[in-house]
Amino acid sequence: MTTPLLEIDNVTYAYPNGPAALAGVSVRIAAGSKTALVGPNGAGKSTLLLMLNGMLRPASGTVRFDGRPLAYDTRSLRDLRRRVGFVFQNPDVQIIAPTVEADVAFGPVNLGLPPDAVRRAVRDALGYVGLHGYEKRPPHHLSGGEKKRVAIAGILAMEPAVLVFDEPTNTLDPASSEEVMELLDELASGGRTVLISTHDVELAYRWADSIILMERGSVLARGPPEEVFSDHGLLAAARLKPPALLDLYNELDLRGIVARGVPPKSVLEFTDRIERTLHGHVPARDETGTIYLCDADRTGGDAIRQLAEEGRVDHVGAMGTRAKEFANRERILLDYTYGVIDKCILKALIGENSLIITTGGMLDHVRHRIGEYSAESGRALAVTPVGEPGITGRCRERVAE
Ligand SMILES: Nc1ncnc2c1ncn2[C@@H]1O[C@H](COP(=O)(O)OP(=O)(O)OP(=O)(O)O)[C@@H](O)[C@H]1O
Repeated sequence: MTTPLLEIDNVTYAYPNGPAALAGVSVRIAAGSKTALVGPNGAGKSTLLLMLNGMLRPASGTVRFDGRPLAYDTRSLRDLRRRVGFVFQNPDVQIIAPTVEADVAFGPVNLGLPPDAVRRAVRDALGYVGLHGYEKRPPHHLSGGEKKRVAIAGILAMEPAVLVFDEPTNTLDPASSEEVMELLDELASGGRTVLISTHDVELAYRWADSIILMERGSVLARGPPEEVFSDHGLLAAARLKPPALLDLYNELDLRGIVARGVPPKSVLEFTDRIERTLHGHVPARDETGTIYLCDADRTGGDAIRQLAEEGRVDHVGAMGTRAKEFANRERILLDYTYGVIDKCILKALIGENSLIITTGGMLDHVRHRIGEYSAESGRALAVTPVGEPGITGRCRERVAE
């Protein structure tokens, strides 16, 4: 590993009148990584995360940020917290102001930014989490998912390099959880370092590129998810179950039923692996479906309704909050609200057409992901832009031949 951005070196900690919450923990976090701290209740995950921005101070051992040991005077802590943002498990702990706008502005105002810069920071952060239009609303009347987004916006407004999320999906419904995880992905792909704590192994397996497995205040293992989660002994010691997809893959691998390789992380990767095993290669199909792509910021609902009326679209998915708001406004029924790209690729592979509605940089992300899949699998998938000026639904754009 190159020089870690965050380093915890042999840290111990005990709460007053409590047993050891951290019993000599050493952990290194690389810049730009997506790390999940995984472990059962009481393993010490939150305690470890609270060390990272100085909210707790180790009884012994050292925490370093960017190569320097943390200092715990007020000024140093303020500087640190600007660079290492912390999103609490329960947003009610974090939200303090009477309106969404005032709450998100709290950090930038405290940093002493001039009013113009505060306004810009609030607008950008709310836009990022898809809460434009919520500025004047009282946060305590929002849904759990919306409150979580307000809390995230409040941290984003300070533009930290590291984002720490304690149990980011706790209490959220499955769709809201996936949306928050997609947001975390977006933040990581923008170059931020993201750490989460969770006991959801399925989520950690899919999302993280590095796992730190904890139990009783100690680190049991660290490494790539497919390695850590393939060790049943370790998981049992941490009172966890392996992720279903990986467990199934490992069982098929042991029986020699599926071609070896890096374990799959999604249904799409798994089905491809099985096809390769069955046929020796990914079979070419005469007819693949089309994936239509629509920019919700530049398209009216009519173009989409036209596609549906002409029977050209079998499934519709939306990525990102702005796109979902657009679909809601235009009364477009959504089949997919998360994992949208992979689901549409799976449908295209069996000859069905889908439409992905999204906005901004996500449009390029969709083209890139589908192009990448086409190149890897050798199956050319067509992406057809919809509704952009001068482009009709029939104008095809080949992303890979
Ligand atoms: N404020 C506190 N006061 C006293 N003991 C605490 C406090 N917070 C945590 N502990 C104890 O410290 C240990 C580690 O707790 P921690 O919250 O870090 O675990 P965790 O892995 O985050 O658990 P969970 O998944 O339940 O959030 C536990 O034994 C817990 O009871």
